[in-house]
Amino acid sequence: MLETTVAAIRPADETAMAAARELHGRLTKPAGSLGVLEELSVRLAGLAGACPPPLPEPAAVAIFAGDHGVHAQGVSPWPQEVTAQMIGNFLAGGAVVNAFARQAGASVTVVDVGVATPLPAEPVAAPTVLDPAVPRLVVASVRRGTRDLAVTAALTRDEALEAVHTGIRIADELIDAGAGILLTGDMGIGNTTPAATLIAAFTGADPLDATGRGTGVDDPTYAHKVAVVRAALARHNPDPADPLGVLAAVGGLEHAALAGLILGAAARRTPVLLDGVIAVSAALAAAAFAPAAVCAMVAGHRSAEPGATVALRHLGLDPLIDLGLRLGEGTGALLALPVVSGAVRVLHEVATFDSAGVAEK
Ligand SMILES: O=C(O)c1ccc[n+]([C@@H]2O[C@H](COP(=O)([O-])O)[C@@H](O)[C@H]2O)c1
Ligand SMILES: Cc1cc2nc[nH]c2cc1C
Repeated sequence: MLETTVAAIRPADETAMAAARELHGRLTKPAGSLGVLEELSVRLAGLAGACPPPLPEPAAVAIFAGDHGVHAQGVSPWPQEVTAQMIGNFLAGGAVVNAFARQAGASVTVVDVGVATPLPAEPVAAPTVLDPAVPRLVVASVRRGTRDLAVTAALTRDEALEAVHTGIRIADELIDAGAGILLTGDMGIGNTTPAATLIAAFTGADPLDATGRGTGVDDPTYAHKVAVVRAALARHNPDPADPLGVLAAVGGLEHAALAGLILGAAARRTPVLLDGVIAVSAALAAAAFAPAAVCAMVAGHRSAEPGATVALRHLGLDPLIDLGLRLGEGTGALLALPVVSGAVRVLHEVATFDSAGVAEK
């Protein structure tokens, strides 16, 4: 499934991009006056192979949740049970992601790809896949948390592949149900440590530049976290040309599933709005599998985690908003969604100088 998905990912359609640029020149506004929205709409035309590209709606957030053996190294101040407890909160509609999803009219799908402790909720039979009012739980657990990447490979290649396949499957399911844009979400206590390690592995950045404070560690814990990332890279020596090997050695199940979601969206020429540092670390893996997958990626926001900026630079993506967020769950992507919608809506609805009878300069 991974191979066929990667084979289906095509570069952007230059003809549609040229048509979008040309249309922008005729719309009733000074050329370039919509700033980055103009190039964004051109990229989305290239992805869709059509001008204008379809409006990015309805929107669907997929939150992949997993736990991490490296939690045992003391890299997060939070207990591991919070991952499962927050799934309960997502399904009850009480998390920040739910508030932002209600505001955006987006559906929320929570996917357990490897939570370690028992879930507080049974899978919900939502009336439809894309019901914005009812969060949905999908159980696709590969194992109850990864192994400790400071000691051994976090996952086997088969386990990492299973999670990637789950991400592709969820992308297909959401797009089949009508989603016009996918948003990445994640939940996993300890998951900023594998994210930092993935970013260092794929970009070659020093662990000090790739590692952040996650949920908020103090100075000694931060220094220890950087040392854990550095030691993991030395132990596993991951090869960036082998993304599945990198995900298995130093990744997490939600990172692998997010890479699959991104690849699945790209194969279906559907935009995927990236959230924070976990999403962009997964995006590096997706780009290593299929460089053209970057055409489907829109960077929602700049996470406060420094590794996010390192990863975005490597991908050549500029984030749409920069609000100092470091929550995850898909919250930054949801706040950026109206910007993406606005960029596309302009190509659908704005009059041309000709049609509106407005004089050109
Ligand atoms: O999205 C981000 O950039 C982000 C930055 C810092 C923390 N998080 C969230 O916080 C959790 C991981 O933090 P930590 O300190 O336990 O590694 C996990 O549930 C992430 O969704 C998310
Ligand atoms: C409370 C809490 C909520 C979260 N949402 C995403 N990561 C999180 C981590 C914690 C600790």
